Amino acid sequence: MYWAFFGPLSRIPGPFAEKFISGSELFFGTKPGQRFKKVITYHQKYGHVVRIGPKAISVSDKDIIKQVLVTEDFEKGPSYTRFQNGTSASMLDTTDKIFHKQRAISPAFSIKYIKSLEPLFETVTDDFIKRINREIAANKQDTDFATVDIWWLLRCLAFDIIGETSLGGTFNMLSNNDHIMLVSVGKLLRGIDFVINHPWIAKLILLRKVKKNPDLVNFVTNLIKERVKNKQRRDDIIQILINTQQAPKEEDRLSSDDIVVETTLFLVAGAETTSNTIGFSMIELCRNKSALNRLRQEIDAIELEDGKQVFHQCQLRNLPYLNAVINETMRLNTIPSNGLERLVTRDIVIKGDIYVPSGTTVRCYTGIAQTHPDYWSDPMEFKPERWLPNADPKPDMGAYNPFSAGSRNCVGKEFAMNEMRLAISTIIKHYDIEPISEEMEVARETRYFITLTLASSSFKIRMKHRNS
Ligand code: HEM
Repeated sequence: MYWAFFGPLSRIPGPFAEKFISGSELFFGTKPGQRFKKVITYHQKYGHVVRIGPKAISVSDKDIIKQVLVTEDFEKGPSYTRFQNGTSASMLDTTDKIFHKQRAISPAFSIKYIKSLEPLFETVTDDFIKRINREIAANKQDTDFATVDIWWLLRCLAFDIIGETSLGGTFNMLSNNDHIMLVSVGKLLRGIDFVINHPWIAKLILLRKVKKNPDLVNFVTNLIKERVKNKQRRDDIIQILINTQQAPKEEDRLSSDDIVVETTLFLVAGAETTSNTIGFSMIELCRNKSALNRLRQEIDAIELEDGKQVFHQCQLRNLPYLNAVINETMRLNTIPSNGLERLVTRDIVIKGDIYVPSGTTVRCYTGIAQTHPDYWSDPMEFKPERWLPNADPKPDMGAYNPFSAGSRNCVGKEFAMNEMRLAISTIIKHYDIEPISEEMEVARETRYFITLTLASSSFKIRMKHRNS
């Protein structure tokens, strides 16, 4: 009662029920994966700073987001600890700054190391082309166009890339269409979402953290055992983690449990985040034919190396329109759409006169800032041109944080950008794509299960080989 009516947050506007229970609207039927939509409506009603719990606020003002994520660089909020489904915390879900700094995993994400993974990316992208070709051959209609579920194929691509680069070998999702890891990660993400968004139900059923997924744990544990037993070495990310076991300092060594936790994290943080963003770029390009044509012109102007089907990263890295399409896709389709949670650990004042006491959790709704008319003209329109070097006005980078900001920003950014450039350029170079009107309608329904996704988990387009 004190916190609801008299506490220091009582001046901050917000829905009445949320003064008492965070997420109280979920009692009244907000469907799983849709809490973020509710919070967006709160911001539309109450402005950039909204109270969303007895000791919780949500912010969409770019200066406050910067203050919380970068200047104060507050630790991650308590929701992240509910991700922890192993015996130890991982780099993603730890709230402990010292532990986070000491993680020996950073070399796996250095630009130099990611560059060395290029041949592995290429092998899997070749499989991606083969799979699309098989789909087209099997479903071809009179016009040479075939209906292809690109959302699903991109998921297979992303899982196989993580398998190949991080976990000792592809999961062969592109050839077999099935792997226990994909199902397990899907369950894990939905479990985490439930525990985070229904803390009161989770408490009632004594489910404080999402349960360990035995399939995931067994898969990775066996992989590590095999590597260590057979003294096999492979130039991939799990090898970097296994190598830490020989580190001179004890605190730099990762136990087998730690490695299981960190590698599971790659699947949670690295697969659907990237595949869904590429999927959203396909949706945006299907909606915006002129952008599709302009991108095609740019891609067509570069030559594939003789005998190769995919481009080298160095050919793609600086393509202005390709990067603009990716940036604009991420601006409109925010993967962390439920906001980035931080715990205020010392009293602060935001926006000059709003007092926020230590102990408050702050959700930085970067997705709202990325589409707010205060910062963007035609904020809901897909306009890659706003990212081109000669754009006027220049994009407001303070209001654009698709990979977060501060010390806990995304370590996989370079990895993700490489994968997105490669997949999009490959599709555009080799195939004609066309929208299917019913699918464009279905694609409007989104959900958030730790990653923004489509409610249908599927998006079909018409594809045909450009040579046909
Ligand atoms: C388009 C694709 C991606 C997007 C939009 C994305 C977004 C994000 C965001 C917003 C965060 C920060 C969360 C926070 O501040 O609370 C994050 C953290 C992280 N991401 Fe990504 N990510 C992507 C791809 C990847 C990939 C491919 C990997 C790994 C292979 C990865 C690994 C991680 C890890 C390990 C963290 C935790 C970093 C830390 O806490 O220090 N991400 N990501």
